[in-house]
Amino acid sequence: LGYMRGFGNEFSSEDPRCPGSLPEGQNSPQVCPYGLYAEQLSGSAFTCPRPANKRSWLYRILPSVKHKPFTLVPCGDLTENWDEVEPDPNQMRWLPFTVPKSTDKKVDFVAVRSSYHLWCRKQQIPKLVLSCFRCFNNSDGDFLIVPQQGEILVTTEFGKMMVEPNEICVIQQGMRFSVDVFGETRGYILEVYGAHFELPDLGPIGANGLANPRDFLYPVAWYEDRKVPTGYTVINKYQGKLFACQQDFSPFNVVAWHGNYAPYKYNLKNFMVINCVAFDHADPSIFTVLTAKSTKPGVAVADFVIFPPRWGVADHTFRPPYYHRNCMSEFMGLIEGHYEAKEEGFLPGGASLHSIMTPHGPDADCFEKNCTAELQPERVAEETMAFMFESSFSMAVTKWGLQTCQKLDKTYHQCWEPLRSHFNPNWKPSKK
Ligand SMILES: O=C(O)Cc1cc(O)ccc1O
Ligand SMILES: [Fe+2]
Repeated sequence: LGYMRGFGNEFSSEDPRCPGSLPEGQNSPQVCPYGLYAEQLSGSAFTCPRPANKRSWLYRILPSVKHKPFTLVPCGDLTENWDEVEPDPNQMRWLPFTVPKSTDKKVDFVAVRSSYHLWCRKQQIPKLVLSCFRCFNNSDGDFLIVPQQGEILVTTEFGKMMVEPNEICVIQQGMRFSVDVFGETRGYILEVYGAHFELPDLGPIGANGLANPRDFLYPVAWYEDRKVPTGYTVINKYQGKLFACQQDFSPFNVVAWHGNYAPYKYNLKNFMVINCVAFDHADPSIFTVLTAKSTKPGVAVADFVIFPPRWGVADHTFRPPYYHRNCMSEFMGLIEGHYEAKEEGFLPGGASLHSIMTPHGPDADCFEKNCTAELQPERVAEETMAFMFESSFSMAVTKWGLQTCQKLDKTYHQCWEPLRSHFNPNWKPSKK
């Protein structure tokens, strides 16, 4: 698959089968090349200042408006009712989520919460071939998708992207897409409302570093001129509920597009890691890949943060994460390997949630080891990729997350129980 590069660029793309399909010099010619329809997809208010203004023009075989009415469809475990269970400020950890057997009924999205979804899917089996004629769009917000096991082929109105574990992709509000899997597949989805992801500001870091803009890859135009007399289903998540409508053609009928509102992917291995090179533990904001800013300066609706392989070199320092309580919610997942603060129990495909002001930090084992460890330069998180969805919002966990999934690790709090007091009232500073 071909891609175009550069975060937030103004792209232009034509399916090579139709050279000249992008109108020149204007967006809405009286008649578009190849007899296409022009359709604008707005990702920001028309009047947003230029740096925040997002829209794309799609030149398609039929416009999206040609469809039968939307009707409400069952939402399964997806919920928009945040009061279905009592709030719970405990530290939470989930064992790896089960991938359904191919004999189980098909599962598309399994939600633990609107903002943090987990999905597990098995390869589509031939008898479900009808389900191939289904696509999804989210009218409520943007999805940041983190595959953990199995690659996914994401077909969108803008073209196709293959996304593997250790890559992420972002599908923004309103963009139609479908996902093909090739075996057991599992991952995490962060959904944000009212903001799009941006690269974080770099401040004194300078003009380069962290996730570099040129490493963000955008799909090239690809269309299918496919009639589907049996009906193509468009599923629309709208105000937290799922609605479906039928149309008799493929929605992936965009022959050419231009604009700065498009889905993209990013390989986490391209992240230019910054870390402490003298002493103390830097806050994990240094590992921010993407941020969805709130209107309060410096406060994110959600940050996507990774803990990539790197060198740990800090002198006279307790190197793992510090104990802390945070005014932000911290949801963590593990793509592969081991997380430094918890060698045991936090597993690839599992998750943890440390809610607003819920105390957390290294388990007892990690603490004991690291206060006596000889401090050599060492590789941290080799062959590991943990990540965090950090949000200024307080999270409600759904009934599915607390009960139905049966993955909540009731023993989690025990990892801190062996922590013992080392307090010595007669302690004297050692003579240098
Ligand atoms: O809680 C966690 O494991 C995430 C985290 C990591 C870190 O290095 C510092 C703070 C923090 O919240
Ligand atoms: Fe934390």
